[in-house]
Amino acid sequence: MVDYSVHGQVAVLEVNNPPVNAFSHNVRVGLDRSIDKAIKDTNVKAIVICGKGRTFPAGADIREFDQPHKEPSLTLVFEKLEKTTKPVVAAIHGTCLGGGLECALFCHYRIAQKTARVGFPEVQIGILPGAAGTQRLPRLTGLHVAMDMITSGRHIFAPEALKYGIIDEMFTGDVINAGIKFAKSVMNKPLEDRCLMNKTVKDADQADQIADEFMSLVKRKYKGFEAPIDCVKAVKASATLPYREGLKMESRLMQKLLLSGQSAAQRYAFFSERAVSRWKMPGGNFQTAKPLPIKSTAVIGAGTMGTGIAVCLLNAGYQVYLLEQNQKFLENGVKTIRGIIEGSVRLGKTPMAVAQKAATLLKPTMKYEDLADVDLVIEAVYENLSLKREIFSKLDKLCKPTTLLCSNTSSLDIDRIGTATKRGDKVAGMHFFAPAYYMRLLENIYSTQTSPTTAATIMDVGRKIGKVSVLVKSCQGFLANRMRGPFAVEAYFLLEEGSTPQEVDSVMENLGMPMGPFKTGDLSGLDIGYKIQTELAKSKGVELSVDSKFLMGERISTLTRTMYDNGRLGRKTGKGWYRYEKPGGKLATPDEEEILERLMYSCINEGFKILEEGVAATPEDIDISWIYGFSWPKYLGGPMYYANRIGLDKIYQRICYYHENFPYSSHWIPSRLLLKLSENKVPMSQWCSGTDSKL
Ligand SMILES: CCCCCCC/C=C/C(=O)SCCNC(=O)CCNC(=O)[C@H](O)C(C)(C)COP(=O)(O)OP(=O)(O)OC[C@H]1O[C@@H](n2cnc3c(N)ncnc32)[C@H](O)[C@@H]1OP(=O)(O)O
Repeated sequence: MVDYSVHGQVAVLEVNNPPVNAFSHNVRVGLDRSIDKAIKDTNVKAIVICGKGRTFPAGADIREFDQPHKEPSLTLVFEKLEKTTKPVVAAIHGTCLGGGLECALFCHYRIAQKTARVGFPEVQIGILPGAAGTQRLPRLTGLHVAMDMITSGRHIFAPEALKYGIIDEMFTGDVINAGIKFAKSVMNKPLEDRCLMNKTVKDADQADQIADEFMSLVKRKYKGFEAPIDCVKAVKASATLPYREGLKMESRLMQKLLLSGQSAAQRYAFFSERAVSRWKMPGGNFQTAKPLPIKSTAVIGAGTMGTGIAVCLLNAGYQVYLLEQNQKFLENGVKTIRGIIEGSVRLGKTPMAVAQKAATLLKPTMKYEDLADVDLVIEAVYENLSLKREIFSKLDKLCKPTTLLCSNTSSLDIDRIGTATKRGDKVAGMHFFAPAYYMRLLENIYSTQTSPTTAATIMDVGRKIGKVSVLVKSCQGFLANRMRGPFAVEAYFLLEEGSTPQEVDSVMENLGMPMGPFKTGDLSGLDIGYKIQTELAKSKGVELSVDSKFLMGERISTLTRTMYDNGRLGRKTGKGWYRYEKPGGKLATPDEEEILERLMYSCINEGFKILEEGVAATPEDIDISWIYGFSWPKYLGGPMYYANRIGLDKIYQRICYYHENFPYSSHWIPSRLLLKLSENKVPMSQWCSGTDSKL
């Protein structure tokens, strides 16, 4: 578990526990013995710790967290490193994470390969760096950097680690040689100043302010998660408590988190994310099927999904032909792609070099013939089976025989798409989630014809573009949307039964989901649900009407169609269940303007009809009835007065607009009196019984 060797006066302790050299119980025992041995050996004047194979230890062995703890603990072993009078050097390559980084922080020196990464990802499995990491990192970097790294769990590359003082030097080439060389150079130097426990936190005087800043950040960004909050508390303790007291605090919080249901669930998610890559399907699995090489790709359709998919492929270095049927759509698509990539560069998420390369890899086109030689096509047009079949049949005829043809459909049967071609074995679904460049999931779908090689290839592409890919068999809605179906439908039924979108969304958001079903619907586009419903009906030979409440005996919601008919398609039209600041906007607010207009202008229209018919003699009669009958606020003067303040011409125009959109509601038929007054710009003084001074 730990290979021990002596090179001249330097002992090298090489952790050997593939695949990631995790600190399992056996490794802890092995390391403990090796440290004792090196300390006792009088010929040894310095010690190097490193990892064998691909990496420096990537942390404690997470699989052991569910088992009873066995001594020695990591902290107990690591403390021996700091206490020894022989300099200890951590020679880092690969990923030095969690307990691995804690080990390095107990060493007197740290050197790292330029490509190495360091970090404390514990927060992502619901715990904190519990082997003194929360107390030692701030003593090196200060509170701000430590808070950021520990609460986010992000990995940083060696150059950034060097900037923060986490490592002392970068090296290239062989790890052991570099470690030995460095160890020799520090062999006789004093060590007191190299022991972190003796140091103070440099920005300790700002502890309250920094902790408050991070506390509000993590509460907002990681709403519902316990670990980030405890990370802030523990890191703050490094500045406010003596070292040993800080350790006790860290240990208390760690024990609490370890026992919490959240950590167990997050650890389950960690292993599940890896388990899904071990896919299987009839006739093959991840071990037996080999992926085909993919270099060039094509995306058909430059809408929201198509452009998002293109961004994923471009960022991963694939050539992408982006095909649209008209020049304007194509230009808009290219603009969107550039915008997404530039935005990502600005946020520091995409390196400039990647963005520059992506620009050269994008090939916008309107000609199907340009796709003849690509290795993979992903079709992302709207959900219409006939259209998709037509496209696949065309692609089948013109693409080279080895090209894989995939659809980004979110629900249509892959078998029925595949039968439009003579290469059903090379047809599959690649269902991205909106926004495709951001959401991690990729649902890969095989039909009864899809070959394991095709499955292996799309799973491989998924991995290379940074997605978590799940392989599923084709069925109505596949996995995600099939399960999401009842969720979305029940949300609509709740509305029909009296709930509001905000109420429903907030219940799910309070549970921890970043968005409730209505905000999500607005993001994906409400036309999708409508088209799925229509396609489903069509496939069953049923014609749906505006007031259909059942499909094949199943309750359906009329709201799907209502939203579609009213052009409320979500963010892309600037309005859906919520109002957005502009088409494509992100800021969801209840559509107050429309609510107010529809409630008030319909009444005002009725008021003018009441005046027109002489039911009431004056607007004052109407306004007083509202003030005393319906508690209308006096400061608004009554609905007719309010109408006049807004302007009768505006009111009239909006009433005409709603009349056009809701022709079956007679209360929207515009009042003739209102038309006359607004056309002639008659001041209220002339159509009420009072005087100008009243106005
Ligand atoms: C009970 C008291 C304990 C006190 C502990 C004290 C404080 C210390 C805490 C910790 O150190 S917690 C662990 C912190 N480290 C991590 O969270 C790292 C997690 N791993 C990764 O991020 C990645 O695996 C990697 C290291 C970046 C490598 O990524 P890569 O994509 O190359 O490989 P993977 O497919 O992810 O992993 C390969 C294989 O290894 C398993 N594995 C990875 N890390 C661990 C680990 N820390 N413990 C156990 N197993 C680990 C991973 O699950 C894969 O195996 P399979 O699941 O595919 O069988």
